[in-house]
Amino acid sequence: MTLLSVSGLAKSFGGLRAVDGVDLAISRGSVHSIIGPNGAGKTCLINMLSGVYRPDAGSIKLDGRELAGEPAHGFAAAGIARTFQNLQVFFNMTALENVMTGRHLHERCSLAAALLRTRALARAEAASRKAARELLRAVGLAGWEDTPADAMPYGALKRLEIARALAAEPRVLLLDEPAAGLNATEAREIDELIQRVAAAGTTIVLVEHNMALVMEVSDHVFVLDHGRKLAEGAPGDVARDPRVVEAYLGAEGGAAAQQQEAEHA
Ligand SMILES: Nc1ncnc2c1ncn2[C@@H]1O[C@H](COP(=O)(O)OP(=O)(O)OP(=O)(O)O)[C@@H](O)[C@H]1O
Repeated sequence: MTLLSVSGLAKSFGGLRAVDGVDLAISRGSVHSIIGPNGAGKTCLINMLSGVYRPDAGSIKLDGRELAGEPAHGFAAAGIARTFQNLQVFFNMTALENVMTGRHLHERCSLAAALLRTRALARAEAASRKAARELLRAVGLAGWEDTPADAMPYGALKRLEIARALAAEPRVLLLDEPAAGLNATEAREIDELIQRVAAAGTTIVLVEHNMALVMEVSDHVFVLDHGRKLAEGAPGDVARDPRVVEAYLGAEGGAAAQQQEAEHA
């Protein structure tokens, strides 16, 4: 059943049509990947799906509710969280504090309670701390709680960003190149993490250049080229599509994807 439904989505910058009439039907609990060459419009699309960019045209419905035109906090409140291609962690905070910032949507605390530092506030903070610890463990960062973010290696920061986004308890998690800059072992860890998050019921929209990762985790792959749909379907079908091989994967990438598929057959 479709959870996130997009139709006719478009965004231009000057004369450039970065996203040009995109339709998406993203099923509840699925991993829906968006791939395409550099400059295809993937990040622009994610920016519209998270309210960072306002679309020029089109509709973005989450469970039937129209979100297009709402600000980013409206998308967040509706249940769409995201990570960024360039890390957006707070480097002057610890890992735990970073994750706690992601929980603010779920914290109910009046200004009076905050000023008076009531017991209710203390309870809310303790609950938030506990949930953040559990999330750090879930993304493989147990033991890093009190480490300042600026002392963490890049691979750990990528997972920290995912933990912070998950702290908002989103219905849809948008991941913009979660494996960028990671080595093969770290990329496999992200692969397993994505599969665990999806298995727990969070719908995932993944933008990623690492084709091995995309082929492994995706239920559905959408190929964007020059802002438009080039192809979409099951990972194996997309990897075999000659238009995709030519525009994006290249002969080498197509062969790798097909080998991957054969190994999992
Ligand atoms: N804020 C902006 N102002 C002007 N042009 C933009 C803006 N954002 C994106 N673009 C342009 O829109 C096009 C699509 O960019 P986008 O970053 O979405 O591509 P992409 O598919 O994510 O590429 P990559 O894989 O390299 O990250 C590019 O030509 C880019 O220069």
